[in-house]
Amino acid sequence: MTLQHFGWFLGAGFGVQGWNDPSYGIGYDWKQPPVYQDAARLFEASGLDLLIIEDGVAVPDTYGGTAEVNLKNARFVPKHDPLPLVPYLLAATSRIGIVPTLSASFYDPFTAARLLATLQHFAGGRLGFNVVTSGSDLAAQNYGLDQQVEHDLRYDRADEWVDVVRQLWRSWEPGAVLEDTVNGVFADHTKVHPINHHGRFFQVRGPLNTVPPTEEPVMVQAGASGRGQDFAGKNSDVVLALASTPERMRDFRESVRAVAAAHGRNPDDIRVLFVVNPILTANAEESASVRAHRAELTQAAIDEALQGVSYLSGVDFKAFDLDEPLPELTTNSNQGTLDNFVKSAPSGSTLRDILQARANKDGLAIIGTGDEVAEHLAELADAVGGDGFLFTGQVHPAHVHRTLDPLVPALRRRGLLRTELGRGGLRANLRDF
Ligand SMILES: Cc1cc2nc3c(=O)[nH]c(=O)nc-3n(C[C@H](O)[C@H](O)[C@H](O)COP(=O)(O)O)c2cc1C
Repeated sequence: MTLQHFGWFLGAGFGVQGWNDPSYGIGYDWKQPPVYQDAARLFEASGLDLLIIEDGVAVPDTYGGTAEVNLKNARFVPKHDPLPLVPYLLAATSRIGIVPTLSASFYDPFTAARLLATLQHFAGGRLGFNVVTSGSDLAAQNYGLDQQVEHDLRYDRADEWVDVVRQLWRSWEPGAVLEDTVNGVFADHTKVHPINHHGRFFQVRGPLNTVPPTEEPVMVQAGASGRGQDFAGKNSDVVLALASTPERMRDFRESVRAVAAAHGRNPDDIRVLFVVNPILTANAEESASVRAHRAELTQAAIDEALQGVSYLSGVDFKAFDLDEPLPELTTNSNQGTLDNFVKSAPSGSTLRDILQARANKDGLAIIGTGDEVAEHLAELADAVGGDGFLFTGQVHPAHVHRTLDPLVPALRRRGLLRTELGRGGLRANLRDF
């Protein structure tokens, strides 16, 4: 059995964690760092390579044209900015990679390069950054636009954004900093260069006004459409993905690796990590009852599913009759997310068919005892022949313990999960195997 890389994708972002789960008890405040620090310590002790913190910059009101379902159930909102959390997580840990999300559409590249350079110095090489292009018009309207820039153009812009960020990180040559106290020379000015970037989208003079870190932060990305995969394959160290079958996982990974090779990269430098949702139970009886509960298409379950896909795709799914075939849909928002949803059932299916197919298949859920979930992951790893997985879920300690306490030893017994993280930083850990 080959070792896999594991991480945790915090899909609720720096936001509400299990606010109405009765088993959570009291005493944890999602608005403060300790809940995330506790989780990060546990992830590190468990041998997870990285913790990725999702982000989004709007209060969704796509579903039915109102924010009611989102605010009532705390879905995608409220959410703090993930970047100020990073130093707290770094201070609480010493080996795990910390990966905040930031938007190439709304951060200008100089600000991003400087912020990430600063944080990477704090991180000692453990920083990553999840680059998103923020598909939502609602987000764009918070930044002075009437609507979001066209899908592929967003990625063209993001390509240039990444290029500028990296140029700025390279604007100080190695050896530029002398700190020569004898001759009174801090830095050799001949080794610090303006980048004078005049591109299609950005004009940036440079150089960066701080010392770039020796190890550039690890770039993470989750583009799923053709253009998104091209961006990810060209630029990313880690690609995040959702896929519902081993075949789709294998195909996606092959496709991203082929793009990377076409851009002259070594595909083995990329790690493609698939999101899975382990739901740990005590025995077969509990698993059966969890499955039965999840397969029920209650109004609450319908709202839950549709508010999510409505926001992420920018298409109001409340506008469709549940029992009519769904029309052809396209979006300027997250095309890949919309395609994934619609293709959950054969073409011509009704919305109810799609929801039922997803509920029956349980989406990304892997339900069972520690040994059963680990065995499932081992089979998946074999079938995909890939790099690893990201667990998703809230980071309330009750949930993290419930998930990892039985799962970690079961994964280790199968030789899937490392016993210790190295101290060389996130990129080094990702390249250990
Ligand atoms: C695992 C995963 C995590 C993602 N995290 C974020 C996020 O934090 N913020 C965000 O705006 N988009 C996020 N996305 C959306 C992607 O960046 C991307 O827009 C989406 O997968 C659709 O692909 P496309 O843009 O190529 O159509 C995520 C997607 C996936 C699959």
